[in-house]
Amino acid sequence: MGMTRMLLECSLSDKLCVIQEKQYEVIIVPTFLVTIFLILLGVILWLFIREQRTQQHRPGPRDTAPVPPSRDLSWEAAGHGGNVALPLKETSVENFLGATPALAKLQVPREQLSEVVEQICNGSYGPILRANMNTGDASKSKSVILKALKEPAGLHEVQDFLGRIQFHQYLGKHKNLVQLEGCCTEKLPLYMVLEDVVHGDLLNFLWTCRRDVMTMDGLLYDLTEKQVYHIGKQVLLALEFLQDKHLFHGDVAARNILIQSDLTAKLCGLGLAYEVYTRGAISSTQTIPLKWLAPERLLLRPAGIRADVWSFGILLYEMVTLGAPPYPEVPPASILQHLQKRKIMKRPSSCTRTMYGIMKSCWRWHEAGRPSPRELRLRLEVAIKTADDKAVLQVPELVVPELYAAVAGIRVESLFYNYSML
Ligand SMILES: Nc1ncnc2c1ncn2[C@@H]1O[C@H](COP(=O)(O)OP(=O)(O)OP(=O)(O)O)[C@@H](O)[C@H]1O
Repeated sequence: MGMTRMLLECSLSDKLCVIQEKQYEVIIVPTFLVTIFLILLGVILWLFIREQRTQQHRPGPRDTAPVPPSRDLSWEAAGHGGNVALPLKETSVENFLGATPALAKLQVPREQLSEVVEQICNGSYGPILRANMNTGDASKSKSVILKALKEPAGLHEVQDFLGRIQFHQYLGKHKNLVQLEGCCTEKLPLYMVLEDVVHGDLLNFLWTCRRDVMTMDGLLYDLTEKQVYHIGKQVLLALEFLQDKHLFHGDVAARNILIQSDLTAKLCGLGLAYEVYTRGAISSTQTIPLKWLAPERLLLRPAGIRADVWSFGILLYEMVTLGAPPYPEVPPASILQHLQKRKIMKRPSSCTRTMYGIMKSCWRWHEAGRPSPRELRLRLEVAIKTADDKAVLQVPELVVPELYAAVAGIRVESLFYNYSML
């Protein structure tokens, strides 16, 4: 309107008026174009950011609407878990599961896993369950441990879980490692089937040895010096086995050793060994209780089997004190400064000089100064010959798990204890 009025009001001889009119053209047209450009840029940017966000929230490359999982086995029946939806297209997972024929030989028919007896704890992948496995003959039904992959799971979690099963397969059988019995991975939900080491972990066993219990379910809750060496030797055999495969365990501790009634010890908690297998090292994001770690681990330097040897020294201390927390006078966060002053634990009153000598060799600051698992085992075999197999180790104080957890620097939930003060 303003422009038209101006054109009407302008005479051709009025130069100033014509220039003014041109100035309007010069200002309005570019302003209009710039505005359009900015709006377009804004729209493009908004679309780009929206796409980025969608990708961040996508658990796998083929994410779609939730599909309820098929569930042949139900741990809700045992009072745990919830009926959760799976964020992956069932077909995408099934395509993926179908593409892992390496596990075909390990498949256990789901109908054989009839009954979940209890949920033991929540492990790193999901619920750890005790179930009965039918072997065709009713009299031959046996108890097994199922490690389930928690749901909902992303594709990379599924891959990792299957990789973990293949890792067990790669390791093969060893008397002192928890044995893989098979798996259910042809469809969701996924299970790793392990042998059941019914008496549970060594830490709870040690704590129970403090009580007046003599035997429970065929297990004698008494420990002698000789038996400490006997358990230690088996752990070292497992470490030698891992070392032969250029691996190490990364979390050797009484809580990661399972015990049978004949005192056969089996190393479990192979999560870090799997990391070493897949990545060649332990990622620093894993939270391992600091008081078990060798200085090179605390300093986040490359570590190997001799860091396990350091932890093995702590394990000997745990056994001989019937499950006392290491360095009781040192706050967990100050352990590195403590070790940097070249301080190690004093000899516990229940520990012979021979055993303390072995512990001290494990706690040499430099890895190269520490014995290998094999050298240690040979020392233990010599020590066993003269070890006391009569005197039962005794500690009168009972353990309060919450207090233990605070002093040891462990989350109390990760102790999975079935120990009671009564
Ligand atoms: N084969 C088994 N027999 C009996 N109990 C078991 C068995 N495997 C695991 N458990 C119980 O579950 C607990 C946790 O086991 P474990 O450390 O192997 O699992 P996780 O937390 O998934 O760790 P990781 O990923 O390192 O293997 C053990 O301390 C033990 O109480």
